[in-house]
Amino acid sequence: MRNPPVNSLSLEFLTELLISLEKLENDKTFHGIIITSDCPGIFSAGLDLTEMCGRDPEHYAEYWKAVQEMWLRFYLSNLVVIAAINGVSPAGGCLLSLTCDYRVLANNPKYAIGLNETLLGIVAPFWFKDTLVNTIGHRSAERALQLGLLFPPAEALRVGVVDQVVPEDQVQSTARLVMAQWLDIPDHARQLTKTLMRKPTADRLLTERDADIQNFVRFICKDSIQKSLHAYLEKLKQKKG
Ligand SMILES: CCCCCCC/C=C/C(=O)SCCNC(=O)CCNC(=O)[C@H](O)C(C)(C)COP(=O)(O)OP(=O)(O)OC[C@H]1O[C@@H](n2cnc3c(N)ncnc32)[C@H](O)[C@@H]1OP(=O)(O)O
Repeated sequence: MRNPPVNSLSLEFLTELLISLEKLENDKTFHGIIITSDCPGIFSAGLDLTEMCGRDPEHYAEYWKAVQEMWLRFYLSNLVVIAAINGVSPAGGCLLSLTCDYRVLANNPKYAIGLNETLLGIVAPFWFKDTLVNTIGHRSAERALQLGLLFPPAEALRVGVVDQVVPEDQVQSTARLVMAQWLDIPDHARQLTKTLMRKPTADRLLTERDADIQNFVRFICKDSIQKSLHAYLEKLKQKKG
């Protein structure tokens, strides 16, 4: 991913990601992809806050549809998808990595990962929650979501948000090694098993997709939510000095 400075998931960047995924899926010589970041120290800062602030309802609806599409397409991809997490990964950045089949995180205490939405005064939707529950179990997910926990590497491994923590200079090579193991499995059997495991979760969003968009638009248009997001963005900008 290369969307400097922080790989935020803007509408344009999400669209590019989806086009890239589609191209790779349509090219039958590809069987797996590794998602990693070209922005030093940052895997992805998550959803682009500027897409959710000070825009009109039509824009919010278009943006949320693209976020849903990203989740659905990566979560259900027939390819083996591995996240080589080489930086901090809050909220939507964590969600993207949770859609993958395997997560390798660089062992750097700054590289926290988690669904921290509550810290921004917003609520992770049910499909974010379901993805986390499927990964780390109900009790750990409940605690992580309510407290908006961002896990440093050792904690992320302990709770199961990531599958492996390795020295920073070994993230890419480890991801390639893991990819080789996954590609050794007969593809049709692996793909059908992935679908078996994930389809019920994806189906819930597919059946409630429009309602979920309307719910997002209603929520994000609230004055109190806009104020919280503006304040959060300002805090990020002022951090610099
Ligand atoms: C029913 C309703 C449901 C609603 C659900 C909504 C679900 C939301 C999911 C999300 O993903 S919300 C986004 C959550 N993300 C974060 O909380 C991360 C915020 N960013 C940071 O903590 C830091 O930027 C960083 C990633 C740790 C990097 O720190 P660093 O010091 O390296 O850079 P900064 O100076 O902070 O940032 C540079 C530049 O980028 C802007 N920026 C950062 N994050 C975002 C973002 N997510 N979206 C848009 N822009 C972002 C930041 O403001 C700086 O901008 P400038 O000052 O350079 O203009």
